Formats: sequence, C-alpha cells, structure tokens
Amino acid sequence: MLQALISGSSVSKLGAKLKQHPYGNRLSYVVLAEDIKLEDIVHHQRWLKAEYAEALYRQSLSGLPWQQHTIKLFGKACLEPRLSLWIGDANTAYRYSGEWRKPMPWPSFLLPLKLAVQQKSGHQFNSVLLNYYRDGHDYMGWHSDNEKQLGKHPVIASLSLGHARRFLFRNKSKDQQHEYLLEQGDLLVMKGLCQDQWQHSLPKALRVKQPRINFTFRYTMPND
Ligand SMILES: O=C(O)CCC(=O)C(=O)O
Ligand SMILES: [Fe+2]
Repeated sequence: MLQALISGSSVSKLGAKLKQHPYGNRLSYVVLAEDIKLEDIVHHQRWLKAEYAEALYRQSLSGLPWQQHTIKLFGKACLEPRLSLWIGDANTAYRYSGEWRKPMPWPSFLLPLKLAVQQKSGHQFNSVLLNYYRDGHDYMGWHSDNEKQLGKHPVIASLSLGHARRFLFRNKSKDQQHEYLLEQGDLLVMKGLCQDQWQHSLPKALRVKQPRINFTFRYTMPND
C-alpha cells in the first residue's frame, strides 16, 4: 500500500551537480542537496510518485479549511504572508505567537502519507503544520524550529507540493548559506543539529503565480 505512493527512483544522486532554475529568465543556478555536506539535512527528490503527488496537492488545496492567522510583529497585528493549518493528535496543541493553537484531527486522506513519511524518515510524528503559499508573494521568513515543545534535536520531515520554490539555509553566524530547490513530491528531512546551527526560510519569488503547499511533520510533546 505505502509503496504505491512512493517513487522507485527516490534515491539521491551523488556528486557535484548544478541545475538550472525552472522559472524566471534570469540565469540562476541552484546547488543540489547532494553537494552540501550537511549530514543533518537529507533531500529525497521526487520521493512521491507524480500521480499521487498531484492528487494529494489538488485534494489539499480544495479540501482543507486553510486559515490566515494574525501575528504580532513589533507590537503590531499583521496577517501572516501565507495560509496555514495545524493537524495532529488531540494532545498536540502548540503555542505560537502568544496563542494556543488546537490541532484539527487527522483527515483520513493524510493517514497513509503520515505512515509513509514515518517509514522513510524512521521517526514517529504526531502532528503536521501545513503551509499554503498562494503565489510567490507569500513566503516564510528566517527561523529555526526550536520551540521547547519540539524537544531537543527535533526531526522535521517536510513534503513539498505544487510549484517549485527555493528554500534557504543560513548558519547562525550568517557566513554560510545553502539553497535547495523544493519541487512537487520532494521530502526534506531536517534532524540532528539542524535547528541548533541553521535557520531556514522560503523567500518570495515574485514571478511565481502558482501555489505551493508544504507539510512539515513533527513530533510535538503531548499536552497531557
Ligand atoms: O514551506 C516550507 O518549505 C518550510 C516551512 C517551515 O519552515 C515551517 O513550517 O517551519
Ligand atoms: Fe521551519
């Protein structure tokens, strides 16, 4: 059953490779994950089978109650530059921007995906944060996922659907930066010291008109 979701050619290619950016006419290159000696970041390109990835993308776009939250930035209330949704076991409420967010129960169509992500990464997850970037104006700023509720050295498995977007890492002293291109069906696993040593962001891409959806599977310390 699970094998039906997963592409046979998900094994990373080795060696130094440069890949041309698939959008924009600016000549721009992306260093593939395999070039980067960051053992705590693993990029499984095209992990999901194309037909399954496309069906999951469509179902997630139209079938989930996406919300646009307000956050406080320098004391001012602002709309987040993306939509999101917190899904998880009943005891995985989490604190974000001063508020408790209760999880939506797992919709049945996400259960086989959760199992497949657990199998691939070798870790258990009880929650997933979904992000919906409506177009290239939506983005996620620099941050580390280092909240207490995620525990020490969290493992976060991030699945990408929809339009390809750049995903950046910079180390905390800001003298190194790496770039990944996340395409439909890619699974990026962040673990070990990733959240301690690096920040990540999904920058704006103003030429992109199509949406992207991202699922970040996490283990959240249960509330009870
Ligand atoms: O959209 C992405 O790929 C990353 C999302 C992210 O970093 C997060 O939800 O913490
Ligand atoms: Fe993150």
